[in-house]
Amino acid sequence: MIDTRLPLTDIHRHLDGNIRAQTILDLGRQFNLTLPASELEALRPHVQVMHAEPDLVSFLQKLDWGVKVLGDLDACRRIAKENVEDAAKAGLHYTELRFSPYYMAMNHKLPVAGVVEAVIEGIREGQKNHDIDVRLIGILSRTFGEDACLQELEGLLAHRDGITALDLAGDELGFPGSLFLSHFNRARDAGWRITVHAGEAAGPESIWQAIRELGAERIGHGVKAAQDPALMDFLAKHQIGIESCLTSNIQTSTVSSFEQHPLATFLRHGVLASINTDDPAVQGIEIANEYNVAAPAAGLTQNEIRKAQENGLTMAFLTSAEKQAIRDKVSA
Ligand SMILES: O=c1[nH]cnc2c1ncn2[C@@H]1O[C@H](CO)[C@@H](O)[C@H]1O
Ligand SMILES: [Zn+2]
Repeated sequence: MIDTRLPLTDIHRHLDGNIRAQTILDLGRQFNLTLPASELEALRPHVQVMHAEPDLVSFLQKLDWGVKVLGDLDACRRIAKENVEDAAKAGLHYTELRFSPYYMAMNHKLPVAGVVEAVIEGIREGQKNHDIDVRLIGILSRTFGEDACLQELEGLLAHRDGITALDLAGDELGFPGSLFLSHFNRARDAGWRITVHAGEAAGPESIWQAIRELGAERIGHGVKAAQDPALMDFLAKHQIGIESCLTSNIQTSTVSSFEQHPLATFLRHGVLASINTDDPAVQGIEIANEYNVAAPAAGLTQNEIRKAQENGLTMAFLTSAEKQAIRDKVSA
């Protein structure tokens, strides 16, 4: 259960993995694109995971229609604004929305820096009518290789003040973190915080690499850390946050059932771990489902669920004063 006296956060939420099915239909029509279906219910299985996919890469294909309909920068602005509306509607007080501007730009050859600007504007517009704090995390989509990620990094750096952190996402097995050392050096020089998807498809060595070589202060998923006792101790000692996404890990076949999920083990070991969605629209879930259904199924006690909720804000890429302001607002 969600503790309504505490701030509710989602700090691992892909904006471009959370495009409404209805918006995909609308934009498809607007740009005269042929979609796999012309009605909402028929489209759903093409844009939403209905059963667990065999692996991460198959899961990620479900995000593709969402970005194929981004025919211009206004479309990018629209989906960013709708993401803020949907996050507020889900009851979130604070969210970090992450997005891959190259992935959003590539189908219609949009300017990458223009996509970044449009997303920043869309978030600002959404926040005019909704009382929710939002920060943006730029993603380098490793799936498209080092050169594409360099373009992506430069597009993000063109608007560096609107971006809080850098992440690496996509095909972890095909494109190891070691390919992106120079990208992350530049991100740290720009003053950005760092989080990296690691230990989802690949093993604990990928998490060590993200921390030691890319400078990750937080890890997305980090499921495979449970296989390495020295890493578990290191995560706890250095308070490296683990952004857990329970349903996502089932749908990518990273874990075989909620009972097998390591989140409870992380918390019992003193690792700073939180509950998050990942790609809510693609997964067909929202944050409440993760607290009310997935977390109990993963064996967390009510106290552990509350601890994970607190950890969400502790892990946030905010100053202590900003965190306290959110706590005060919610408890008032
Ligand atoms: O669960 C995930 N693991 C790894 N990469 C992901 C996940 N969900 C989305 N993306 C990746 O993030 C970018 C869009 O924001 C895309 O590269 C997409 O493949
Ligand atoms: Zn993710």
